Amino acid sequence: MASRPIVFVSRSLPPAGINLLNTECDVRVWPTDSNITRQGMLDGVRGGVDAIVCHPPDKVDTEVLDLAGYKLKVIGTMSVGLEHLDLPEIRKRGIKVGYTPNVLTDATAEMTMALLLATSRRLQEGFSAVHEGGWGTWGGGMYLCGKQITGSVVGIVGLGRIGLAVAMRLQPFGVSQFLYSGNSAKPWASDVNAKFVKFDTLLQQSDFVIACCSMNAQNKGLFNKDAFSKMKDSAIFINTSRGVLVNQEDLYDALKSGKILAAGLDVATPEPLPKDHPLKTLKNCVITPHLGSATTQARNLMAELTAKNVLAGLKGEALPSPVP
Ligand SMILES: O=C(O)[C@H](O)CO
Repeated sequence: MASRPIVFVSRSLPPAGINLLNTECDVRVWPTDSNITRQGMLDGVRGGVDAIVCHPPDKVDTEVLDLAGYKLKVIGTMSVGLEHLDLPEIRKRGIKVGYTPNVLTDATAEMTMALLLATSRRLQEGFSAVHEGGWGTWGGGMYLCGKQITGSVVGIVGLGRIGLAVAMRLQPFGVSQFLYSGNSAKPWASDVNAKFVKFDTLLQQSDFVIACCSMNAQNKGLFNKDAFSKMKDSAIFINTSRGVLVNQEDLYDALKSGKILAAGLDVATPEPLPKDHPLKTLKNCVITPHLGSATTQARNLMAELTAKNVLAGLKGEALPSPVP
């Protein structure tokens, strides 16, 4: 009987994925839910594997590929982000790569909405007033007053799948205008009547600035002192994309000094953010632990699609969701 292919999985995988892989493969899984160590990654593939399942930030680079050996046919990342993969090197070796766009769009858009509402309606301050004391009253009519979405200008940096899904969810709130910036105008912008503008114009005119773009070599630290200085003092900044888009020292200064009103971050650098990180001391900064795709539905769909990508790659078939 031919031996079953070996798959190394660099973090615990939801049941929909692991069960599927187990039907046809011998699966080795990094045993904890914490980020895999570099040594864990190297040891996991050492001796040769037929497939790797991973997730950012688990790096798959030359060293990992060399240890995985000539049998490696396919890499399935359970993410839409690809920054952990050395794609040119992987391609050079003829290894197929699958990823999981689309299935996490709704979940990530919902998370963006959650942060938008949590920051605009000051929920963090409200929760702590309820639980830790200080539950105020009417307070001259202005106790814990927030900022309304209705009538606002919303700027979306990166009107891709997730950006569009956010705009569609915001439309019924009565947003007065959507602006977006990016590399090029998008035909689907007309679905939400969004106007393509320069990044600076978006910063200057938006009441809410939402980062939905994927990370690339050009946009590291895009949201820096210069960018925050162009925003309205009443602006709220939301990031559900990647922490590296933001210069966190500059964001801290902008929030602390009142240069912008508030921020909602689902991503940070590093993750997890250290216990004593200055951003955690700010009541106008709501931080969640990278929960964008964290719904049971999305995670199971991501795991299942990843497993299907891997199984197809092992059989030499076209992947259901190949990296373009
Ligand atoms: O890249 C992604 O898919 C998300 O960040 C998943 O967690």
